[in-house]
Amino acid sequence: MGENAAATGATVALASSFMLYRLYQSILPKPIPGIAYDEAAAKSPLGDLPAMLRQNTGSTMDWIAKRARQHNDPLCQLFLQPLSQPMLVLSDFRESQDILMRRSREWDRTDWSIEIFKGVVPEHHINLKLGDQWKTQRRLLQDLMSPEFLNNVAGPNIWASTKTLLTLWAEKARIADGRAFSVVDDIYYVALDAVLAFSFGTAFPHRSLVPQLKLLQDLGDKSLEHTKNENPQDVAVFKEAPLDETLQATLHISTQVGAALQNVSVSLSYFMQGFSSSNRKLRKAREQQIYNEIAKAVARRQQQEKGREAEVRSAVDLMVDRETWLAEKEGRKPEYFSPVMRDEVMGFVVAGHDTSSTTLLWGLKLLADHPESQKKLKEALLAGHPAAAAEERLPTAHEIASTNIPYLSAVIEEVLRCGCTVPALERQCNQDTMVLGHPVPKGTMMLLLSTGPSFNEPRFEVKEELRNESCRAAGQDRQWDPEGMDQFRPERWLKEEDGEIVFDSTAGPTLPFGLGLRGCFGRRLAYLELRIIITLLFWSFDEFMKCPEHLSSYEAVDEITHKPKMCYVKLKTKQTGA
Ligand code: HEM
Repeated sequence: MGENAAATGATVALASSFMLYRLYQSILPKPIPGIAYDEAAAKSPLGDLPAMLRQNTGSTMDWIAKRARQHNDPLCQLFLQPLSQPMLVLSDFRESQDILMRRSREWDRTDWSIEIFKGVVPEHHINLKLGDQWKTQRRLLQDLMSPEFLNNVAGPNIWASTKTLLTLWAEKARIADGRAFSVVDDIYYVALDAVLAFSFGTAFPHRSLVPQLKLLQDLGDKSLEHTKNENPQDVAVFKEAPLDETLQATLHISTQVGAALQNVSVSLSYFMQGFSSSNRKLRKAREQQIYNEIAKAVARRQQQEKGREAEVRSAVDLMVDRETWLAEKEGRKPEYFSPVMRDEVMGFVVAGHDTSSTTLLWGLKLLADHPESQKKLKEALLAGHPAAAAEERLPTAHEIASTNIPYLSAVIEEVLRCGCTVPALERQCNQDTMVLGHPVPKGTMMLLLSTGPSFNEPRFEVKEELRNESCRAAGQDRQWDPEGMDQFRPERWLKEEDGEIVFDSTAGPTLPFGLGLRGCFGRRLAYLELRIIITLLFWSFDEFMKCPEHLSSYEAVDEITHKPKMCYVKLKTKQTGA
């Protein structure tokens, strides 16, 4: 009896240990065979997460790119979500280009990115997989990238907003008296003011830069404060005017996304954010603002139908027109105040300022740290706008948009390549497929890096037969000279043609806007914003000088975009025509 009991006990213990072992095995990451991964991570139910949390300096994307580099393979896998499929990381421009351009029916937006953006703009088309609904929502926006809208509405508003920035910075530089000052907020404000004016019309009552300028002009030298830790000998810190709640509410979206990205679970982060009364208040404020602006646009349209004179059309006016037209075509009533309309408007405002502001911040840092490139840029601008130079005035928005200045285009492209506002594109496969010769199961998510090997480090050698058929059929693509790939050199985008220096947009690998059907919708607007703001800044100030090292870090933080943690400028101010 005693022996039997002991034997039964041992069997139960063995069976329990076996069950526990099986249970433990079942919660361990399941690597996709043949694709590189971290052995230690595969032995922990939390996969790569502990290492990521330990080593992450604020930018998850930087950590992922570093990890991919350590694997020294164009394709590796990470285990970032417990109990989920691994995430692939692809570091090869040619294969990425093929997936984005030629395999977009197979590789679409990821559930992960949808979870992120659903928390802030749930009905925006960025959250849809390709299909009829995605097409319908894109149609609502179709007039917003027309040359007419860009040149007559967006351009002049970007110009006007930048003009305020020039005055503000001239004043700040005078008071700073040779010291550097942070421009992160000012750059977000200049783009925000512009996008609000061309989205809602110039009558939109709130601006973010104007109150800053007014405060500075009212207080003069007293606008300096040193409540922060920076050394007053190096840095001038200015008092800031509070922003209207509707503006705060728009800027807050980026902070919300950043918090979700830094959390182990995106949905948990949004759930927690839902308990914050200030979050709820800001969300309500932005929804109310959009509702009001749509209502005004509907009223303007009705006036126009009654034969009164049409105003210059804002983005919301054009969307209301498009919704009216779509409703007529589909035999339904227009739904001007639907959640789709609300989130498409919100998405346009957010995308219209966040991405280009981040790119500009990288641009200011890179150009200040490369005085030779800055000098050439200034010379090219002066030579490109002889009338404005002779008349000692700023080039107009129209002149800037319509003048081909190869060096300016090259600077913009190089800022996009080196700044890396969006360091990776994300895709998820909706069927079993192959990547670089490896079988990949349906539902796998993949990050396609736009930094690292191929882009600013020598590319990996990949056997041609491992590539996808469509990639092989497209043939070899251009690559950068490995010498100095990691350096900021706008000249790489220039070539000689018939004795003239011209800009070559296909000079080498770059993916700042993604590609294919899911590529950036606002690319043309982004180029226009960058063109106008960079031209006016480098036209107006003598020099953006190099800042001391401790103010020049290139560390980044991930919010909607990959933002520099700091951006200071030190200005020489003799202004030309501002
Ligand atoms: C320098 C500025 C910008 C950069 C670097 C940028 C970059 C990107 C990137 C990398 C993507 C993902 C592409 C892909 O997955 O293949 C994207 C998507 C998108 N961008 Fe931009 N963008 C910029 C400006 C803008 C602007 C000004 C707008 C509109 C006002 C805009 C609207 C969008 C939209 C709606 C999508 C999602 C498209 C979809 O999922 O169907 N972007 N952008």
